[in-house]
Amino acid sequence: MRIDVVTIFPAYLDPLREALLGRAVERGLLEIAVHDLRRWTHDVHQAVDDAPYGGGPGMVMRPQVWGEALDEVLPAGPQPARLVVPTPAGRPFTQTTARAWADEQRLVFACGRYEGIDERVLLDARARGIEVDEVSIGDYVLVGGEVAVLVMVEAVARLLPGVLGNPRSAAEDSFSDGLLEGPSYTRPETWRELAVPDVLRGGNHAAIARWRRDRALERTRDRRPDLLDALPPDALDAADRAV
Ligand SMILES: Nc1cc(-c2ccc3ccn(Cc4ccc(CN5CCCC5)cc4)c3c2)n[nH]1
Repeated sequence: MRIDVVTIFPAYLDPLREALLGRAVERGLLEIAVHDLRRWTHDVHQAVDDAPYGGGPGMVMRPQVWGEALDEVLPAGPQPARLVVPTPAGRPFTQTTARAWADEQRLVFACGRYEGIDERVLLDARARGIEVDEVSIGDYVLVGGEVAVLVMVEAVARLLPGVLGNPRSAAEDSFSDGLLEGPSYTRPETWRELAVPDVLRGGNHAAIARWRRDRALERTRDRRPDLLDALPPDALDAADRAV
């Protein structure tokens, strides 16, 4: 997978060169290119924003600069790419989105700043046959799209073959069975007078599986009842419903 990111703050994407993702790039499991949007300005001030038509707070990012940038970074043509535009007004980005994008050959992320990007940039991309996804990573307002791109690239990249040392981890993600994962423990058996639950130290794998599912159901009911409501009717068996 090749990932391109266009931004006026390229350094914001430096964390993608670190740790697990950095190693995955070094190993050629994915390619990440970050582009400074100001490369496509032609004025001495390298202006990328202007006042909003119709008034309102803040500034809007100019279509000309984004148009030239995306013409170069996201050529319409044989190799389809998906243009992802983070925005507070987007559709929710979820694990389902991450899994779907993990199958793409190319992802191009357009990081807005100010109050966002002139709508015509997205209209023009769609008119050129490019898939454009406007996505939100949560119901809170950031200052720009860069942090949202870090979140989404990490969520997608960890699903790519070979990126995670232990592929079972991605397969057993939270939400993979529709529930939140329960508590985890490691050595020592007792720490500050707090003991690891006995069942986890025994060898009864059926009992351990049952205990873990019970903790996951309890936690999901407590923190995310919406996830329980979204489960298919046959997802919970009698033992589950007794929790
Ligand atoms: N999940 C999530 C994603 C973001 C996000 C993503 C990209 C950008 C680019 C600029 N901003 C700042 C921003 C944008 C829109 C408004 C709302 N204004 C009200 C009137 C016109 C617009 C305020 C502030 C972003 C924010 N935030 N949260």
